[in-house]
Amino acid sequence: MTRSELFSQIQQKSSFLCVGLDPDINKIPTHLLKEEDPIFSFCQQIIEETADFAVAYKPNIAFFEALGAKGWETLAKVEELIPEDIFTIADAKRGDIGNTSKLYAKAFFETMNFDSITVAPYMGGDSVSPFLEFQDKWVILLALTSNAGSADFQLIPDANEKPLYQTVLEKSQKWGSPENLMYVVGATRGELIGEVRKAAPEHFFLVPGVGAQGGSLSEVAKYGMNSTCGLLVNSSRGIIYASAEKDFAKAARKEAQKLQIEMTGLLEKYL
Ligand SMILES: O=c1ccn([C@@H]2O[C@H](COP(=O)(O)O)[C@@H](O)[C@H]2O)c(=O)[nH]1
Repeated sequence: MTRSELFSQIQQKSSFLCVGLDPDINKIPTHLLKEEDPIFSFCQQIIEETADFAVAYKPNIAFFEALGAKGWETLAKVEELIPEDIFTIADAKRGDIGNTSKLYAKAFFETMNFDSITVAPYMGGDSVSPFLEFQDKWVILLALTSNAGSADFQLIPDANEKPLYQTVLEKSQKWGSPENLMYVVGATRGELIGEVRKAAPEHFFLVPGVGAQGGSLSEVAKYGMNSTCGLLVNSSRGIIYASAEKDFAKAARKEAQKLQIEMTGLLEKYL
């Protein structure tokens, strides 16, 4: 999916919501456990009920690979189920020496057909570029993450006397363009999102951390929105675990709709 197609989805749905699929076998409603593939049934019902409000889905690979070979099969089925016009993100946080990165990219872009993958920048340009060589696919590079530990490295000034995340933003813009490179920027980072926006005015940001991690959607929009929205705001647990009962999918729909309504207001205010 191209950047303009993504923006057009955002305009059509009046939403920049990414629904995070983090299906934990110990947290899904117990009535699903008797199904042949409980995790698939869970994701299927969540997708059916939230697709009206979502412009992206982000399966977190850990929740699938923890289940072994069956989990990988489930992930492939879930990816195929996501409607064609909705952007897909493999939240895999990969990155390795070039020939290995190439096969990670093949796994998620060819063997499966994800639109994008999250990548860690720590190993540098040659670990990221194999992902960027795939046509019509996206790298979503970790820049300023939502967890407390992001302060351990990302906020520390480096030899350029800038916080490391700023150097990541600066250097990586030479590797890709706003047409194939996005950044992960945590919603928990408040006005620092404005600093990231200054450093990367045109790129889309994938923003996790609203909902369960307490980040503010209105702050994210205030500091992060650009002229093509430039934001995909993710909520996982806040949506998919809104209820642990048989009504879980309807409850997820309600939470997704709440966020979409708030997003409509923010798009009207800032776009
Ligand atoms: O900085 C980051 C990068 C990735 N994540 C992932 O996003 C979701 C957030 O889940 P919530 O339940 O909405 O908190 C999850 O898959 C994380 O692994 C992140 O939180 N922060």
